[in-house]
Amino acid sequence: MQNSIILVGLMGAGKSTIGRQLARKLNLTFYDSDKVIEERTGVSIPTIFEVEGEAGFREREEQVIADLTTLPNILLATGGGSILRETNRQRIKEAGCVIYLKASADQLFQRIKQDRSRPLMQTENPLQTLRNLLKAREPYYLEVADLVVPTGKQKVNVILREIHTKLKQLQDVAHANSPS
Ligand SMILES: Nc1ncnc2c1ncn2[C@@H]1O[C@H](COP(=O)(O)OP(=O)(O)OP(=O)(O)O)[C@@H](O)[C@H]1O
Ligand SMILES: O=C(O)C1=C[C@@H](O)[C@@H](O)[C@H](O)C1
Ligand SMILES: [Mg+2]
Repeated sequence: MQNSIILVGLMGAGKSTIGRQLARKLNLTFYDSDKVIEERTGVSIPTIFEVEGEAGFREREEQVIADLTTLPNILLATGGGSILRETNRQRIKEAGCVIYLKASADQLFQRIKQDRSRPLMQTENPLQTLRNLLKAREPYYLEVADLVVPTGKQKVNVILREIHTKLKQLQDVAHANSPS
């Protein structure tokens, strides 16, 4: 569905926080793929990782992304690793305007270091883990993105305004290029 907005980015980039508020502002229905996975299974993401491993989680994530990307007029906050699968990237790109919320590993670490709900961060050196994940995944975030918005330093309100302005500019360009 071409009229949806999809947020991608690493853990802590603000996909869930920004997504919920942006959806309200743009009158889109908000979905968070991580939350949908938890609702469908009835257990938390750490429990899914514990029982089924990351591979099991990724299978569930692919199914949820496939289902949600068929819905019209939604704002989808995706899980940080959803772009790892080519099928997900394809579906995400086809669903609408993709926004990469970008921040450095150090900025992300400051935000999520106290939170134990992210299984991939339960390592001896979570900052280094984040650096490695960012290096491995950024090419995919950039591959799918129509817009890149820095979120590491700005407050949520400022980020929301910036996204709004950039979306308007994209719309204006699309109108200017469409045959009248
Ligand atoms: N612009 C911001 N400035 C300061 N703190 C922020 C900002 N955006 C989000 N946060 C905080 O950072 C934490 C992570 O944000 P959030 O859960 O929205 O990230 P996420 O991208 O959805 O992560 P995940 O991929 O793990 O679901 C939250 O505690 C949130 O309040
Ligand atoms: O970056 C990741 O791979 C993940 C991010 C979270 O949104 C969850 O989807 C899960 O914790 C895995
Ligand atoms: Mg989230």
